Amino acid sequence: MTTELWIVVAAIAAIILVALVAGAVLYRRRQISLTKPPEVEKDKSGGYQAKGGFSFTTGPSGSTALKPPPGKPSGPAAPPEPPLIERTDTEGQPHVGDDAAVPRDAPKRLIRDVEIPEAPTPRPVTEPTEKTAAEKPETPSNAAPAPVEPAEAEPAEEARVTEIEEIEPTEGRLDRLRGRLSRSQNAVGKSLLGLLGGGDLDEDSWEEVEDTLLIADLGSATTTKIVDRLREEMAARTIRTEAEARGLLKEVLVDALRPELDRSIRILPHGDRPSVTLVVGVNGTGKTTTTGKLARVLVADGRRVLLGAADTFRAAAADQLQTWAERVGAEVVRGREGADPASVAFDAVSRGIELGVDSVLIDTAGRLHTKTGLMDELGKVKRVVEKKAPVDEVLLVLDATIGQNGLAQARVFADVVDITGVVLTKLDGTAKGGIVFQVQHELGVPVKLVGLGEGADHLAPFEPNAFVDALL
Ligand SMILES: Nc1nc2c(ncn2[C@@H]2O[C@H](COP(=O)(O)OP(=O)(O)OP(=O)(O)O)[C@@H](O)[C@H]2O)c(=O)[nH]1
Repeated sequence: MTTELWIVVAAIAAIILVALVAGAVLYRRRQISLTKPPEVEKDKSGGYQAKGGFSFTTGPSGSTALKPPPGKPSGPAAPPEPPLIERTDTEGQPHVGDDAAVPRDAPKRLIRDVEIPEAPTPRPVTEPTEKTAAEKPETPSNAAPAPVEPAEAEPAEEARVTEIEEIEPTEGRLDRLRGRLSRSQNAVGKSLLGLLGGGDLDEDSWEEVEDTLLIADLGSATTTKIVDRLREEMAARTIRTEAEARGLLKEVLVDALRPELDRSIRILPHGDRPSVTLVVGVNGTGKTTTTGKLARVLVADGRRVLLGAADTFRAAAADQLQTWAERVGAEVVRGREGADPASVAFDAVSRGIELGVDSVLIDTAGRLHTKTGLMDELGKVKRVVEKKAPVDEVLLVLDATIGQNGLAQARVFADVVDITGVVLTKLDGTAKGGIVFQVQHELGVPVKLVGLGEGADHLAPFEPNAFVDALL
């Protein structure tokens, strides 16, 4: 073969090789992949998101909300505190709960396991008995001189049958409810971001930032603290874009919400007795609703709950609580209208112990116009209950829509009972969620729960990060 022929053959071979390689590449590109591409994590934090569910713990065994002294072991193994100590909280700090005592894999009672009432028998409503009432002389020296009267028997009621309802899962509750919060709150965040995103601020703009925070009810002390910190950080860093402003604002606001506070609710039972929770607050703030919502969360979590209707000033309040109890198959202890609330509360705890329930939740009365009487009454309820079992959690319910007044109420209640947690209700209906900052700042008590609507499951745990995300 001649050299020319060899060259022609080599050229053809090269062309064929190039064509094969190009074909293979095109073929691969056009192939459809049936495997799922790795998902890129999207930041959906534009709202109030739940990272987890509600956080429940066991209260300190022995005495009530007393914080163990530094260095002293806490939790169930700790030696019991002397019972029934009259406590006046002078340090203004929350008495945070101890380690969770119930393992995550402990057997849970599901809603379907809840006993269905037999029609047409009404749900059991326990009236305080002569015997239990007689067990409980009122002894504290500063209590009203009158002995605790037994709550009188309720007249026979018409048979009522209420279907036990399905309860929304407690996991991810915040995630589902975040829209209810962000709708009203994010106007504040938007205006702050608008101001800060522009970079260097003049004095007028700083005043606007301050006004925005004040209007959102953060209060002057918290506002000053936040503005000072923002000014410092803005001077130290270069903030040019809205994203940078968002990052800084989030950091500063979350810090101001004190994320380090223990927000677990001490509502899990002790070995031999139920936990006791007092729900206190002015009337109309949402105490009864919150008590009912909380009972639902506990039942959904597999707990047995008993509700005590210690708001005996208004028969309708006890009816309302009874309806909540019936809806989740919980028992309720109530007294006749005007009965001694302390006596009803005592009987509720006694009955809870007798039945071996996990948690007793006591809804108290909240009349503001008889403030002194109310506060005496509340102190007495707590003292009398503590003759039977320590109070683990005192939840103060505050209505977020009333802003500054809520803070004044909080101070009054904090003087009488050791508030261990705050429930901020009606956050769905206000842009003044800034009261969260103030309450925590003034009382040193964490906001543990938030009410985000009138719906039975519109109660969620409070999380500083998620709250600020919703603002921004
Ligand atoms: N929008 C909204 N309304 C709520 C929330 N929590 C409670 N409410 C409503 O507030 C009203 C008062 O609630 P209650 O639970 O009766 O208040 P209370 O503090 O027990 O009042 P008294 O029984 O009079 O002492 C009711 O109409 C509730 O539906 C909430 O988170 N959001």
